[in-house]
Amino acid sequence: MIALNHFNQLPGNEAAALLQPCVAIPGWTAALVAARPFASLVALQQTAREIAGAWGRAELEQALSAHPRIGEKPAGSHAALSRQEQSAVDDGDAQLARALREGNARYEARFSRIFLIRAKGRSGEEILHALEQRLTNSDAEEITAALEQLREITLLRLAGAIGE
Ligand SMILES: NC(=O)NC1=NC(=O)NC1=O
Repeated sequence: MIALNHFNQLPGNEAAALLQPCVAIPGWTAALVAARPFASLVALQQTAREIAGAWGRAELEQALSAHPRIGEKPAGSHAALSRQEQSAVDDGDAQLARALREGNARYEARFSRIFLIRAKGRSGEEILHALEQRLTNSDAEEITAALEQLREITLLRLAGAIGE
């Protein structure tokens, strides 16, 4: 976590490196770095959400490369963040783990990409329920739903990276 005024003054490449774990969409990172300096954390979050508002299917698929499946042991560059976000998913519950694996597989068969949800603050059961609900979405509805979850994850990670 670094302070906002420190973030405002970082060289561009260091500021971008700090934002990279928030989401694997370089265009978002570059635009947020270019929008500095921010007068407040609220302004930072507002600008970050506005930039993310332009995301579509292409950005969703770009970002999914950095998100492990729900319930899987995350590996890769954002693993620590994913593990922390998914900490409420009780991986000791074998039945829940199996249901999540089956749900993920059904979702991937239906939408040809992994199921994405803002896991922080959600129990495994809540995630499973959301998965079941979203399986009934049309393709267009599900792109919208998944992008909103991606924005929530991104903004939560941003709030964790830059503070007062
Ligand atoms: N497939 C996922 O939904 N992954 C994730 N959700 C989070 O909140 N963090 C993740 O890595």
